[in-house]
Amino acid sequence: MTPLNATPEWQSLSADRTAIEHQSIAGLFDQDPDRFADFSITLDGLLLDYSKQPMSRDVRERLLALARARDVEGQRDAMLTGGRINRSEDRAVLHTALRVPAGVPGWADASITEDVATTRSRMAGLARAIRDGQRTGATGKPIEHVINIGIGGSDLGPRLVLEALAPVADGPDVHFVANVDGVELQQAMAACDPERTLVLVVSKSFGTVETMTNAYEAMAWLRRGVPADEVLARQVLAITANLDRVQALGLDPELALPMRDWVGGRYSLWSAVGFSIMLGIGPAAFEALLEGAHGMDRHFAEAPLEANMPVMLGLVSVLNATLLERRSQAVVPYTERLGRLPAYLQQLLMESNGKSVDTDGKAVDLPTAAAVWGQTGTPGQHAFFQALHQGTDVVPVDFVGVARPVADEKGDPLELTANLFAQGQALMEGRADEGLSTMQRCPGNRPSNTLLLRRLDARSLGALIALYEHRAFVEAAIWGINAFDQFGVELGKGLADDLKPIIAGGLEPTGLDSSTAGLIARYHDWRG
Ligand SMILES: O=P(O)(O)OC[C@H]1O[C@H](O)[C@H](O)[C@@H](O)[C@@H]1O
Repeated sequence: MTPLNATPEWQSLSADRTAIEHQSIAGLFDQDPDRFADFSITLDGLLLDYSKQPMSRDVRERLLALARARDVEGQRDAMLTGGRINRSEDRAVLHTALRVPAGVPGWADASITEDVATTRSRMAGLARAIRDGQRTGATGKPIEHVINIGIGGSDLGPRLVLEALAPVADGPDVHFVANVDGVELQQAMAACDPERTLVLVVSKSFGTVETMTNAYEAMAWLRRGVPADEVLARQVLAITANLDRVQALGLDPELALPMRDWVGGRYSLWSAVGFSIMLGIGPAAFEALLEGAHGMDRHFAEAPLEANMPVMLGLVSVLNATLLERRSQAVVPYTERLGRLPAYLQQLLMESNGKSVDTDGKAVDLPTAAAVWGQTGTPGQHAFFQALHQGTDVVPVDFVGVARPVADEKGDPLELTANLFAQGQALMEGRADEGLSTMQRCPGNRPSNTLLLRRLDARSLGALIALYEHRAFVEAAIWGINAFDQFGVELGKGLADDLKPIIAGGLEPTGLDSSTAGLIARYHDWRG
């Protein structure tokens, strides 16, 4: 693949970098009263307004030319039709196949569609039986609690969705346990009656140490609390792509819900990994989540580039992160229901695209994924917005707002929405009135996108998440990197394994740097 900065399309943008950086965004609105209409895209109940970006029509044309030169469409089609685009692991990338509605032909081949349908109907059958009390715990009591043990992609997606849709959750309550520090697990066990609890052990690899450690602990708790031999078979469900390891945990692989190797962990909430979602909100609402995502997939596959929401969101990101070298981006959802979105997007965007070599293994000479961070508005306004308005770094913001909540909720939508819209306006316009001191002035000309959902329901949430998945894809296609591996994560895991015997005290700390050795010594000292 040609390095990005060797392409004429990139060089043309790069030559105008300073002009683009200093382009007055407000000035673009003055020149074009219809800018909002031209620089926004609506799909069903989801609106992307990217008009508050330093992007004239000409710059947009040049970014679209870049997308064509990088063959974003060809790369997209290769993904959708099951090409082995994850080259470093020689795998297809088919999370989109997981959300093709039953009976609708997908892009992938028939055996995959059939496999997806089989697992989905097994999940739905089991979820219904549990939700209506026919499938009980080992002592005949109905399942009222679920403990979902998983981490990273086996945790964040289901957690995000169930927090967002909590007002319509009518199934067993779901507790999420990710960290190995024991805190979440203790809290979950304290809140649940073991005889009425189903434990989900969710791990694509079934080898992740945090998940396995917590699973052993939860299984011991079940054995202690449930006087029945069948307890593990009835009340622990493995969800994994590695059925061979299920037996090693003492569980029956026949009962497990399968995942496939063509689903990346951070793209897996649509698979059996989303079983906790199905238990919480029911199979019909889970289906609506998939439908919303599928609608976005179709749009991504079919809409012309200039009207294609994920493509434009990806191009905005490349403009900010790579051309203008804005190395962080904030995500600010204006509802507590989406409070998990920044954490979810940290994994999706940073684990996918935090790479510095291309698909040929050569160094990428331009910056790739920016750091993603954020928290909900309005609380974030009272924390970090000062730096957004007056700090030395320009941090592009994605505002996410909701016109109607997931269910009738109290609160003050007028106050919330006024703040949401005012922040984007303030970042763009700044403040330099006569008589203000330099300390009081805000430079303005700071970019933001606004994503507005008509309603926070399963369908639009599915579309929103799929939109960001495809944004990651578009960025990676332009940068020329593989968004679907994550070898960097392995390094720390390996070193942790090496340190364990030293910290446990059996092995001499030879050959360690003085910081690591010093930390271990102080830890021993303070732990007593
Ligand atoms: O689902 P698992 O195999 O347990 O993996 C859980 C998570 O851990 C890994 O370290 C990866 O970086 C993530 O992509 C993955 O989602």
